[in-house]
Amino acid sequence: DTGSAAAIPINEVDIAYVTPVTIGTPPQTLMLDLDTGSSDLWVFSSLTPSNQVRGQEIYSPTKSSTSKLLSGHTWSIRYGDGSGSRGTVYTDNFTIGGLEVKSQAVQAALEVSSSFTQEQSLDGLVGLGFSALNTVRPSSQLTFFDNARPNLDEEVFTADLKYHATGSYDFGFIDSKKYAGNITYTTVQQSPGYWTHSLSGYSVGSGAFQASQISGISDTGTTLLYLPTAIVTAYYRQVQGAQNSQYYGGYVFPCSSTLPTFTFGIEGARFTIPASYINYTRISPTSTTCYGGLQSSSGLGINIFGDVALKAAFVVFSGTNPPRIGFAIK
Ligand SMILES: CC(C)(C)S(=O)(=O)N[C@@H](Cc1ccccc1)C(=O)N[C@@H](Cc1c[nH]c[nH+]1)C(=O)N[C@@H](CC1CCCCC1)C(O)(O)C(F)(F)C(=O)NCCN1CCOCC1
Repeated sequence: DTGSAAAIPINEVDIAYVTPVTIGTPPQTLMLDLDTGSSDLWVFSSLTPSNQVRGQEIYSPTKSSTSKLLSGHTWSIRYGDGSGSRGTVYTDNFTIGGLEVKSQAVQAALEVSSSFTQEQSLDGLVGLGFSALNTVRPSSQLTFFDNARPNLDEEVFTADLKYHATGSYDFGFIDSKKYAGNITYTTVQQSPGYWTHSLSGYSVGSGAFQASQISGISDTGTTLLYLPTAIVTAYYRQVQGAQNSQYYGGYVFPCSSTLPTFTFGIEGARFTIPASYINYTRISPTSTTCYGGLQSSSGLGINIFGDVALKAAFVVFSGTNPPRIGFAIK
């Protein structure tokens, strides 16, 4: 089997991407954020208190003839940005882009934090990390990818995220029309459950490539690129008027500044992030100060290769043994 679905930016600065999925019988369509940085599939539901729902689509298990309560099971998750949710668990038919998994664990929210309530374009998440990170107890559940794997033509899914445009997620095949040249693979350490791998180095603008192993996670659910402070300061040293603002919690600069590109290495291959991707957003709609798409990871305890980096490539998440991640120019 295979599947292919759109990855649609939810706002004008690509803060996140959502993908249409269907749950249940008859199918209920929700827009979910496919997130390789977590492994819970959870949705706004008919069980979510109405004062916590503001425009999101909800999953109603009672309206689905194929839903089954996974009795006695609960879940609770906290994300890096402090947001979180918790609830109960059903199994039901679940499809992404024509690829169906019967009796997928669908985690129905009984409570969501305020930042989820405020994000009306996001109806929940599809965790595509390793199933070890799933928070359902007493027995953890498998991700959509782990459930689909035995039936996939190829044990892969790919991410083709785009800058200010709709991209795609494919399951079970690698679409050669979506990239140029070769795919460069590197090994993934799947503990503790992220797509963890190393960059082979970096360069700023036309500067020399600095070879160094930089370990981090490729995370479609994180907006920006978070790297070690030394690299980030080297980058913003090239930006007129840049400063690391305590107030804004990161590097800001005059929106009119010229930004250099940023290149990262995967093994012997090189991927260049255009300056426009790093000129992330104005700090407020009328401000002339802009917030960078490259920020320091020092507060996170882990380097995160988020959407700012991933949208500069065609990325293959390979569930082979050992797992691998591949990058190609597009
Ligand atoms: C633009 C920005 C200022 C950087 S943002 O913070 O607003 N962007 C958020 C994403 C977002 C999109 C839309 C609306 C609101 C928030 C962002 O990038 N947050 C990141 C990481 C972060 C930390 N600090 C600063 N940023 C995050 O938490 N990403 C998680 C998915 C998010 C959660 C909020 C909703 C959108 C999806 C994540 O799953 O990718 C994660 F890996 F970071 C994470 O937290 N994974 C949870 C891992 N646990 C480990 C223990 O077992 C359970 C799972």
